[in-house]
Formats: sequence, structure tokens, C-alpha cells
Amino acid sequence: MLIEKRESIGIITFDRPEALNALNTGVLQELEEAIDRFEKDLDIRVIIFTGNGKAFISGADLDEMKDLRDKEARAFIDRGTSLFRRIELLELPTIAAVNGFCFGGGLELALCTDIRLASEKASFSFPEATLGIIPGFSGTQRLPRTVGKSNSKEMLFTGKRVKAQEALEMGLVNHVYPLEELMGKSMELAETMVRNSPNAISKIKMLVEKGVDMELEAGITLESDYSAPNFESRDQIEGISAFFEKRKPNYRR
Ligand SMILES: C/C=C/C(=O)SCCNC(=O)CCNC(=O)[C@H](O)C(C)(C)COP(=O)(O)OP(=O)(O)OC[C@H]1O[C@@H](n2cnc3c(N)ncnc32)[C@H](O)[C@@H]1OP(=O)(O)O
Repeated sequence: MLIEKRESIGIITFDRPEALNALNTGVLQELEEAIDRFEKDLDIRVIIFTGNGKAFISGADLDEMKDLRDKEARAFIDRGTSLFRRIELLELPTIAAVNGFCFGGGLELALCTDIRLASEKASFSFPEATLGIIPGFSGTQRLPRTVGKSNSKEMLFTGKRVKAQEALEMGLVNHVYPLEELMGKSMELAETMVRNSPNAISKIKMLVEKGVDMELEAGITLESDYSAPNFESRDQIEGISAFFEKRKPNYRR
């Protein structure tokens, strides 16, 4: 795994070419450490996940999985599930720059990011049922919340490989780019968010994440409980002042 910091953008690149970036215990450990580092670094405002080679992530490591039983199997599943939930609820906005195969646990990770961009060569699949496996990093829960029940059942029951264009039409990804443009476009998107208020973005992200599972009235109340007090926030005062002074606002985490 390569961990990079480019100005205010943290980049996590999965890099296990020998196993098409499959997720094993070691990779999960490195991923936890990378998230720890970027959460603590107040310079970091956006995190991008991507892969080296022809895969984003080809899934959990089948070579490791084949020998897991009982408590070890449960520990592996619990570790991935809790790490992915932590990534989903990060205050920082996250982008998945899906460069290639995004299968199984790799797609489960991508579903935890806020915005998914794909290269034209990317493909998406839940092959678990072809192997007698039940998805274990919450794919059966996030996929229907992203693309609907029938698209999800077709992918989960058949293991079908969804190409980038179909993923775009299905709402699984936001944009599709030629592979050579993917990282540039991902950085451009990240830089747009870096210019905006991290306080506003983190609260908006939390409101969206919580609101989608709430009754509408309760969600409206929750948003009001955040937007009204925000009038006294440093960022809102700075943002409106900058507008009238015709200058760039100066935000910080
Ligand atoms: C909780 C989460 C559960 C899960 O995620 S379950 C696992 C879900 N993922 C999969 O089932 C995908 C398994 N991989 C494949 O189906 C294929 O790969 C691809 C379609 C992704 C690519 O096929 P091709 O281009 O022909 O490459 P190749 O020769 O199959 O793979 C190159 C090397 O990478 C290893 N590898 C690929 N994926 C995994 C994996 N997920 N776990 C462990 N190893 C993997 C292979 O074995 C091989 O290795 P060698 O060159 O030594 O024969």
C-alpha cells in the first residue's frame, strides 16, 4: 500500500500486484494505520483510494480466507466491517478512483466512499455467490442503498461483471474517465472540496449519512439543529465576509 500526501489530499494506493490488490489481514492493518494518520493530520481535507495495476481491489484474499474458521473467520469479518464503517463515517470526504477490477471486498470498500469515479477499464462485481461465499464487509447492505434492490440482487446472485458505463447508468459511480485521466480528475474533484469549508462539509456529510435512514420530519429537525447554530461558526462568518470582500475564504479543520 502506498500512502501519499499531496498538499491537503491524502492518497491511499492498494499495491499488491501479485494478488491483484486483494485484501488480507496485513492490508487491513495498513489501511487502519493510513486512516489513523490522515485523521490526525489536520492538513488533510480529502482522502482518495485507488489501486496500482489492473485492479482497484480484487476482493478479500481468497488464499487467506480458505483457511479461516470459527473465531478467526469472525475476527476477519468484524475487522473489515468495522474498518469500512469507520471509513464511511469519516468527517473527511472520500473518493474512490476505481482504476480496474473492483470485486467483492473491493466493491464493499468503494461503497463506503462518498464519491466514486471509474476508469473506462473498471469493472464491478460481487463474485461471492460463485464461490459459495456470503459478502462479509456489508455489501448486501450498502449495494441496495446505492443502486436499488433488483440491480443488487442481479449482481449478488449472478456475480455479473458490471462495466464502467453500466455502473454509471446504475448510479454506482458518479463519472467515468479514460484510465490516464482518472487520477487527474480525482485530484481536481478533491481540490474543489479542499477550497470549501471542512466544517460545513463534515456536518453536511453526517446529516446525509444519518438523514437517509431517518423519517423525513426527524431529518429536517436534525438539519435545522445543525444549520441554525452554524450561523455563529467561524467558517460561515468567514465565508460570507469573504464573499462581500471579494476574496477567497480562509477555512481550516
Ligand atoms: C469479505 C469479502 C469477501 C470477498 O471479497 S470474496 C473474494 C471476491 N473476489 C474474487 O472472487 C475475485 C477473484 N479474482 C478473480 O476472479 C480474477 O483474479 C480477476 C477476474 C479479478 C482477474 O482475472 P485475471 O486477469 O485472469 O487474473 P488472475 O490470473 O486470476 O489473477 C492474477 C493473480 O492474482 C491472484 N488473485 C486475484 N484475485 C485474488 C483474490 N481475491 N485473492 C487472492 N488472490 C487473488 C490470482 O490467484 C493470480 O495469482 P497467480 O498469478 O499466482 O495465479
